[in-house]
Amino acid sequence: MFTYPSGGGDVAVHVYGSDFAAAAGLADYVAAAAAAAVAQRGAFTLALSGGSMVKSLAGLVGREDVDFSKWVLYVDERNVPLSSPDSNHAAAHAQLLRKVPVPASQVLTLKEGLPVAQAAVHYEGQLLELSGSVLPRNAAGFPEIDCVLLGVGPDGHVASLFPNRRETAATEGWVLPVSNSPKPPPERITLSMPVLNAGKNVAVVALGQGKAEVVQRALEVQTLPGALPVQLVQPTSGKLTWVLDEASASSLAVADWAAGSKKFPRSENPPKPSA
Ligand SMILES: O=C1O[C@H](COP(=O)(O)O)[C@@H](O)[C@H](O)[C@H]1O
Repeated sequence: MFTYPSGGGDVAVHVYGSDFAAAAGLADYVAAAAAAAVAQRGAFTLALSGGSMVKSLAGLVGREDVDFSKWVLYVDERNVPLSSPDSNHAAAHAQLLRKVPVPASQVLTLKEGLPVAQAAVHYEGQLLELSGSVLPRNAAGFPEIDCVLLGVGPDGHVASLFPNRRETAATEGWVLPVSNSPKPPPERITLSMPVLNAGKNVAVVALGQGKAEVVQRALEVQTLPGALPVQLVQPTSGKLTWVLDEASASSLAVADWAAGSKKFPRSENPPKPSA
């Protein structure tokens, strides 16, 4: 593990030797956040994005030290039927939810068939209903989700907050509608940046060579605000962690810092794969 400075404070960056090791590390990270939240409030709230990130959730399957019955989940959504191959909810279900005992009633689900603005209002309503002990709010009134797991697109988008878009700069609202998304499908609903940043444990998960360029730009290049939405992920009082593998970290200057050996400063105690 090493740290990078960022606008909002230091970022803890973990570089794992494989996607398998990264999934195990991510599972430990989520399990620790869940245990702390359940001990404190009897509930654990988790926000998931979609795309390739959900594959990294595999390490959670079969964890007997995790009380999945206390989980409440939100999924970054594309406004498509839940049966669509584009549905992030379907992907989360296939990779994790059908394999762990999270009660279906505790997975907030997009209401199918609504215009995107109404779908966002409906989804936000589900979050608002949980306000209180399950979902406390911060001083600014935003929900403090225990753990926010974000992928990042090659253009730097997180959740469905794309570069140089009004939604990305929004300072109000919990769940926002997105129309004309630059990446298909065009209609989505997304947690807002203030909600992502109200998270207690926020992780950006980027694995594989295809993410190397955006990882390098995000961590080492100063861009204009909004040009690379992932750079706006700066938790207000929570902790920010990046989960990388050697391929996605391969363009970082830190690769050279390791005495030119191209060896990465990995986690000192790499987590063991779960059974
Ligand atoms: O469309 C989306 O893409 C991003 C990144 O996906 P990836 O497949 O390039 O890793 C994802 O994080 C986001 O939640 C999703 O809606």
